[in-house]
Amino acid sequence: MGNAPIAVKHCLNYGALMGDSPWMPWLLQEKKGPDIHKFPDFVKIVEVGPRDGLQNEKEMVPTEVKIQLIDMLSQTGLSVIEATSFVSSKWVAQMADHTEVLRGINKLPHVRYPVLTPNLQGFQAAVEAGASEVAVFGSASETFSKRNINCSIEESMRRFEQVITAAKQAGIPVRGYVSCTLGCPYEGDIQPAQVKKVVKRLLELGCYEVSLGDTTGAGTAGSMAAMLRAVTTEVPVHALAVHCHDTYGQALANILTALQMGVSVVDSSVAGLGGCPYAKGAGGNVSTEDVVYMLHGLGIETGVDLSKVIEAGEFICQALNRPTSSKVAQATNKSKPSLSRSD
Ligand SMILES: CC(C)(COP(=O)([O-])OP(=O)([O-])OC[C@H]1O[C@@H](n2cnc3c(N)ncnc32)[C@H](O)[C@@H]1OP(=O)([O-])[O-])[C@@H](O)C(=O)NCCC(=O)NCCSC(=O)C[C@@](C)(O)CC(=O)[O-]
Repeated sequence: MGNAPIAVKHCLNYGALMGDSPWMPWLLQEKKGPDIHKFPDFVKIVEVGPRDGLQNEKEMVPTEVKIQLIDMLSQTGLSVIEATSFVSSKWVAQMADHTEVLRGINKLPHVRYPVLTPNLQGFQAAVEAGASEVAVFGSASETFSKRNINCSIEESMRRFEQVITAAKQAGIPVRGYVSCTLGCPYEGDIQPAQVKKVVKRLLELGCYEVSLGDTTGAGTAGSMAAMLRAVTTEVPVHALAVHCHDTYGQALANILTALQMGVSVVDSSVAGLGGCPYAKGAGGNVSTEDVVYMLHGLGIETGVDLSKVIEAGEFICQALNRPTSSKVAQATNKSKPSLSRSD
């Protein structure tokens, strides 16, 4: 390849490297390694649109709209819909109507409606409002922890322990989140070993599952694989979920990577709504429509009716007066026959 231009050399090398190997170059380093699984038969989708999707909205979304959105999502076959969060309204004003939302929705028996609770105060308010599942949310980044929940990682663990102890007494399951698993808006790179440490703490405290947040959406298939490889050396993969923001358009690739490494729980947000108030510039979550489309295309069951999720997405986008971020919903709308006068 002596005189070949650099780009061609790169392609030739790449082709030679790929050979009979899997579809991602990073897997080549360990192509017979233990982290390559077959895709799961079933993936549980955790719909986070009504909470993560709406928390960042500048204009207050009317409580009735939030309730109708959740009621529509309840009809789609989703088994988990994160409804709201019991955080301080001084910090996140959009979630101030948490009690009205949780009391107003039509809770179906086969759907769970977890809510975020950063501390015991939030947990108690959530229980009073009828919550039967909660989630605590920590971070792998010290700075993000302080900006998001106003305390260090160590202090957050003490608060979560109080929540989890109270939840155990009340028979309420607790999910955990770890933010900044693939980078922090303030600190930049986060070491996979640090992510592992926080995930382990949450599981030891009693969370039944930990969702790994790519808060900035800057992760890639490569960084997702490296992080998961580190975490799963000490944590069972069935206790993990992935929560990908799509800021850099990498979310589906990152999810596919996680699935191939044995993860079978994926968080997503209808219409791709979302962002975190304490991660400026972060894009929305990966859209539920796009995740469901990809999973069904792989022959993976979700129990979710894609067309009904698209309808719920249309509803909320109309209410917010903005186009959907879901590629699948966009494509579906384009392919609808137009109802012009000549039709
Ligand atoms: C955690 C706190 C409350 C600490 O906030 P603080 O100010 O440090 O709390 P404090 O204990 O010092 O109390 C100060 C005041 O807050 C009140 N307070 C105390 N706790 C509560 C509560 N639970 N609900 C309502 N009020 C509360 C408390 O009563 C008191 O009221 P005052 O006497 O001044 O009137 C605050 O920092 C907060 O609410 N942060 C929430 C931030 C947030 O919601 N961020 C977005 C969610 S995380 C996320 O989106 C990431 C994720 C999960 O999606 C994954 C990913 O993508 O990475």
